[in-house]
Parts: sequence; C-alpha cells; structure tokens
Amino acid sequence: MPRIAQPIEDLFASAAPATGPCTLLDDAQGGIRYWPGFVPVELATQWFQTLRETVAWEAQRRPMYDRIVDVPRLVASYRFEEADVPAPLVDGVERVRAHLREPFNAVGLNFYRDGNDSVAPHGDKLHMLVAGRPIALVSLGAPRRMTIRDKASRKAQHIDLEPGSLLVMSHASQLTHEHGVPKTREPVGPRISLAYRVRPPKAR
Ligand SMILES: O=C(O)CCC(=O)C(=O)O
Ligand SMILES: [Fe+2]
Repeated sequence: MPRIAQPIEDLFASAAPATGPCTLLDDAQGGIRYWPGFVPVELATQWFQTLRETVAWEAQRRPMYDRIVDVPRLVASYRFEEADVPAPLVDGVERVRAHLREPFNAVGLNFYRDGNDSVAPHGDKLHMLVAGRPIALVSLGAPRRMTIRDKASRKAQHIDLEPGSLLVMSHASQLTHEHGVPKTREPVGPRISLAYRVRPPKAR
C-alpha cells in the first residue's frame, strides 16, 4: 500500500493562525492570549451552522440562593474518547492541540442565543482541570464582548471575541482572574463558544 507522507511542518503550518497573539495577561504559564483569525471566518461560519443544528443542546436549571433559575445559555459537552463527536469539534481540537501542543481531551459548548444570554464572571473549576494546562476558547457566530477582571485590583479588560478567534487562558489565570460574557442590550446575533480543556480521567 503506498503511504502518502505529509511533512509534519505542513500539518502545523496549516493549523497556524494568520496573525500573532495579543497578550492580555502575562504569567508563568502563558497568561491570557488572543489570536484573531485562528480559523478562517468562512470555516467558523460552517462550524457554527453545523453545531447549531446537530448538537443536543441542553437548557439547564440550577439553584441560586433559595430559587431554581435557568442557566442563561444552552450548553453541551463532549470528551474526545467518546464516539460520535461532531466533526467540527474534532477538527477544532486537532487545531488547538497542534497550535498549543497541549493534550486537550474535552470540550464544553456554550450557545448564546441573543444578548440576554450570558455567563457570569467566574474562574473555571480547577478540580475539573489538569494542573498547568490551559483552556482554549474558540468563538463562532456573532462577536460577543468578554470581560476579564483581575481579582486583586478589580481592574477589567474587555475583548470582543470575533468569529474564528482563539482565546487561551492559563490554568494559573483561573485563580487570579475572572472571565465572563455579560448580557447586552445591543442587538447581537447568536454565538457559540468551544471551550477546549484537559480534564482528569472521568471528570466531565
Ligand atoms: O463563551 C465563552 O467564551 C466563555 C465560556 C466560559 O467561560 C466557560 O465555558 O467556562
Ligand atoms: Fe469559563
């Protein structure tokens, strides 16, 4: 059987974003960095359409104080050792693995239907992450503004997460900073984010 050899440099070259990152935070683990155009916008649009239609989106409810409230967005999650992971998520994980050289094994999806959908400021749950490994957020669909706040100084930075962009947050930054996507009264279209993570065995 003939084997078609593809040089490894070419694989990495095709996964590389068009421009270098913008650094929002420096820390010993790479801080917080943003790459616009990590995937071409046409591909981001295709992924958005496929995922919107094929993912089994969940509307969750959770206790808040003495009430049960709706989580203000739709969610889904996959681990890459499972069968039947939608193709755009597999293409995405191959790209973030190649770009960051990190063994991402899980993805959490968020679907913000309109400006009423949001995620409250938070640091990602460290017990569900392998220490030292970053979180990689790929944005699809309409841009939404993220707020990143230094917990000590309360200083905030705002960044518009463009379709096809990649935001990488270090594990360490989850302790020092909060991130969130606030609600907005501006007319905004729907957005899907893909949060690639390195999960310990069994956690989801
Ligand atoms: O939608 C985003 O870009 C952020 C999502 C997020 O922070 C999370 O899923 O933990
Ligand atoms: Fe998060």
